[in-house]
Amino acid sequence: RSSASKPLAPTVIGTPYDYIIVGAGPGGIIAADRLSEAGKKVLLLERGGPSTGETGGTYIADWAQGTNLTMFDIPDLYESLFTVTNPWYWCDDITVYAGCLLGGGTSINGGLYWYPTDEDFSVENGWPKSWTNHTPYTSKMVQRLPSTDHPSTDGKRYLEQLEPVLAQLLQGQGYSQITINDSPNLKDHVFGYSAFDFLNGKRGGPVATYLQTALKRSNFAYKDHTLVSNVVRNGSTITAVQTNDTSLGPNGIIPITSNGRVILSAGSYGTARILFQSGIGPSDMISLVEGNAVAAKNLPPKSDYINLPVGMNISDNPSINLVFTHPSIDAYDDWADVWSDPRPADARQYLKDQSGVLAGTTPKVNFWRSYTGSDGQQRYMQGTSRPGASLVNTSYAYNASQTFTVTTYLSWGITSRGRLGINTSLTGTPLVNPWLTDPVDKAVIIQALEDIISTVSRVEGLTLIMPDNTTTLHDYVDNYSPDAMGSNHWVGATKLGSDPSLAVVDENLKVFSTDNLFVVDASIIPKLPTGNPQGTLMSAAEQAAARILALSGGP
Ligand SMILES: Cc1cc2nc3c(=O)[nH]c(=O)nc-3n(C[C@H](O)[C@H](O)[C@H](O)COP(=O)(O)OP(=O)(O)OC[C@H]3O[C@@H](n4cnc5c(N)ncnc54)[C@H](O)[C@@H]3O)c2cc1C
Repeated sequence: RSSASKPLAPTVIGTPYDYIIVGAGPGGIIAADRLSEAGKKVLLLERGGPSTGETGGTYIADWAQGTNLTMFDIPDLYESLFTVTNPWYWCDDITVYAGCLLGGGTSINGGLYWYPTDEDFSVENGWPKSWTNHTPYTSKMVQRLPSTDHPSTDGKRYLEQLEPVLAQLLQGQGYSQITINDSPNLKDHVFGYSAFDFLNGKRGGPVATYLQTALKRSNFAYKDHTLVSNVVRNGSTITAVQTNDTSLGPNGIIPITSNGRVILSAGSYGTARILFQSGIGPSDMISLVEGNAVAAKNLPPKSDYINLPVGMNISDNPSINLVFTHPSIDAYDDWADVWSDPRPADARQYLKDQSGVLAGTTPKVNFWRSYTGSDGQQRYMQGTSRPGASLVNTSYAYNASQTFTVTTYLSWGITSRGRLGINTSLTGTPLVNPWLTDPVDKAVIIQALEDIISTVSRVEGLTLIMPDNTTTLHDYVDNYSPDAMGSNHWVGATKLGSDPSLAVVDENLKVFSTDNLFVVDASIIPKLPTGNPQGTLMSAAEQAAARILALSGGP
């Protein structure tokens, strides 16, 4: 159920804007805040509706009725997002998980938040040299949105039984414990408590921070429930965006000023689709748009099509789960009932002052290690561990109340790539899966899994239950379902670079062969960072806003 919303800010209808930003995820919100701070007249359009209580959201669990704590405020309801019967907040025209509500992915994600490493923004990781000094932008991000590794408002950590178990396991492999975001560049043989972008025991992120400052400005307007299908252009010049809301302008068209700009921040699948529907991208994707009677009418003349590698060379972290049991663990019923019937004492505690178990999502401990593959390429492995296990396939008898899961990802340095695009219904979808297509990536993740389990016997009471001893790790990885291997960390669909045969946007995030169309979202990131991507993305969005403001010719 998507609820009608109260307006968050006055919308100025029918007047041209300096900047129209499409999509209120982390990329769009940060760009909107920084551009409106600079005095530009900014319109932020979002296809979904409100999320957190602060934004007018009303999707509240029965046990939290009478509060304004929605599903998107209470961190621990993260697991329920995947199990409730009417999950209206997922985009219904994208075949992978994507949030279609205010905040985009940051309103429905696990909240894991890593300050970027210098290597994340290195030339080796695909960034132009001019982008590598990320520190001023990362500092701006941290100032607005500091991370926490103890999200409960009483400062205590809850449900941390697996920390001493993992500490014993990993110390046997030469790992040391650190406070992860205190030393972002240390990502080899380290572990620590998971860090989040939560504030005051609630989901925080850009919605609770950057958006709130933007909303206070009279030169900023926000409009939700507004779907942008394409940009309107005159050759290389964008003049307006086409929406589905005819109350916003003739035929739903909203214009920009004569030197105005449009920024696409609709996420990896959303931005690619808008580009295809604007006649920008590979010819096979534009052909699919031509085949759709409604969308075809909005395409520019064929002579204005712009051939760019939109959707090519994408990556996402391949991830493989190991499931263990240990007598000290409370698997928390794998969070099965937190939406409908949470543990009463925990619900009471959370409602009282946003403290306790429910103030955090499920990950508790993270760790990293560097590997060099047989191709000489360095790669990082990230481990994310949580109490509980959603899918256990084992021949062993085990105690389900003592399970925990270690999800093993490959990140920085992976060489596998895929392709994303649309199908004949214009639904966004992976066209070529990007996980472990390069055998060296596969060999490295198998090595990483072998290393993680190499010291199990040294930890008293610890048992690996999945995979069991009827499966080799090699077969386990070989037979792992691609549907379970994805991590929702798509990057690269409109990556930045200097060569339009390999990249879609230039160093200033301007789409090649256009005068005034930009992209600021996860799709500009050329290669995966070391950890979950939102920290790198938010730092990149800070840098993007500064570059766009500095670029001559604009408003
Ligand atoms: C289930 C899940 C868990 C995740 N967990 C983590 C995690 O723990 N840590 C981490 O770092 N990352 C995590 N991620 C990834 C992270 O959330 C994304 O990388 C990030 O949100 C991408 O931001 P974005 O700005 O590119 O796009 P999005 O966050 O996807 O935002 C795009 C916005 O644009 C809107 N939009 C789309 N199309 C249109 C249109 N045509 N017109 C108008 N509006 C439109 C959407 O509704 C949405 O609000 C997770 C992602 C998912 C799906």
